[in-house]
Amino acid sequence: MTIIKVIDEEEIIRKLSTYIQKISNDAILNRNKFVVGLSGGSVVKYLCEGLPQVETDWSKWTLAFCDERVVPEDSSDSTFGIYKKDLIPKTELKESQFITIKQGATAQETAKDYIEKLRKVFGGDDFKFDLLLLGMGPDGHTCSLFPGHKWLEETEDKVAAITDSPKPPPERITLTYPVINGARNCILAISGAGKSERAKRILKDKEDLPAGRVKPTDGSLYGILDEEAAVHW
Ligand SMILES: O=C1O[C@H](COP(=O)(O)O)[C@@H](O)[C@H](O)[C@H]1O
Repeated sequence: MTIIKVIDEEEIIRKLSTYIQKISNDAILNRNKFVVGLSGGSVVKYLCEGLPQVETDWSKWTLAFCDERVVPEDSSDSTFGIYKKDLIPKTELKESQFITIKQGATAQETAKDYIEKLRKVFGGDDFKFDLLLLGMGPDGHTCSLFPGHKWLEETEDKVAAITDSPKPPPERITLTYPVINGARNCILAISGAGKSERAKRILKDKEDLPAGRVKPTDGSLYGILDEEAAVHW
């Protein structure tokens, strides 16, 4: 894992955008497309501010979600809803480039439908993302994979239906580790004093918490932390 320590959130945004530009342009050069997984939470802000500065061929991008809340698209809890409002108008991206979840369905139906959509994106069952942009919650969760949940051990299902998320809203879908760790690149972006203790326990002391299980088998892993999050190092 490559750890990059920066000063503050502004620098996280700049560093993240630099990596995204390089990784997207390499993917487009080598495979003529770029498939990225987006997260919710603080990552939304980083991307809505940073991506408009990225120089890339936006038409080659497909944007899916590392996790998504099973709520209507116009709910303030919908991750896609925020990207739709705060990112799409600032770039050349079209709504049709986002792989969004089915509306008005149960978490289980949503997960099944999302798997089908990803099959179409990847042309089969090997869901190999070029890049996953990940956050980490103060409890060490990443995507919607929470400490102690059975889905941490999942080896078959590629997308999990969560109905008891400890962080609201309770119903979500999330990629599982077989997909996360099959990605070509993963970036964990972590900021703020509230995450510093878990960040140290996971990234330095290697404690077994969800964000610490992000270990791409053949890919690269980067951790970008601001000074507050990295204060214990
Ligand atoms: O609920 C979620 O939380 C995590 C972490 O969010 P953050 O605001 O603490 O960065 C996020 O990565 C995930 O996508 C989201 O659904």
